[in-house]
Amino acid sequence: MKAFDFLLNKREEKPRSNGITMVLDKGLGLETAESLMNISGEYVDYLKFGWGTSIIHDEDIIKAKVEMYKSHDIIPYTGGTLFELAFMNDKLDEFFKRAHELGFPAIEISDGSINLAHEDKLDSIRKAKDEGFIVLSEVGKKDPNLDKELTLDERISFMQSELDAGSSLIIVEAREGGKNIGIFDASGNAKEDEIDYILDNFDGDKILWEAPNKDQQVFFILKLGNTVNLGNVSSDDITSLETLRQGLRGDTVGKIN
Ligand SMILES: O=C(O)[C@H](CS(=O)(=O)O)OP(=O)(O)O
Repeated sequence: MKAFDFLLNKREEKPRSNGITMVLDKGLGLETAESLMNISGEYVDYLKFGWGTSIIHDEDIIKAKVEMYKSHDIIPYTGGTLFELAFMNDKLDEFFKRAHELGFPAIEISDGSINLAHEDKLDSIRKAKDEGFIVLSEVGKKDPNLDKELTLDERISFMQSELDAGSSLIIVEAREGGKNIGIFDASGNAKEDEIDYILDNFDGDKILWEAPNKDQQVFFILKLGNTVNLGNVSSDDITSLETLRQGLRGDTVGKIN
């Protein structure tokens, strides 16, 4: 039983169709990650092994972490940069094979750091689906100057074609910092008019908004409700985000239906 169960504002249990929380693992040790999941794994839906971090760690530890996350009904997946590295090195088949061997049920397909023809990105999504993976794909560039070249209509059209190609969720890029990229300005404030435009033209339940900072998480919860899908949440902030979702922190107290 929870410590103050009579004050809980319970949310839909996993597997959730919305209200998804994606956490960024930047290379946690197995025991640390396990201890974290023991206390708050029920609030985590997806767990991203960030960028190329899992390349430099021992395969046995990665395997053990993947299994541990799965035992908490969390879907662990490989960061988009890892796919990009495999693609640019012409090692896609090896990448899929190894991801399977390590136990990953899902992978992210992105083109944030490399030049990838959109048709090749769509092909990669289809290929990953055919290989049996759940696919999340990310739209946006990591270099703010390149990212600014993408118009909103282009973004939306990419999002739709990636969904049609088989992505389960479309991630809106904001990196780990959440500033000067995509829907966030240089100070990390959300560009509400752009978000509204995206939501007018694309199914919000299929979007995973990267929102690494607390103010961004509060903004989305107050704007779209506690069933908004949020990602790149730091492993330190899992409990904070869930309390925001449940209206148990000052920013959202009395504001959650
Ligand atoms: O794209 C992302 O959100 C992450 C984190 S960062 O951009 O490298 O800060 O990268 P990913 O390759 O998807 O794990």
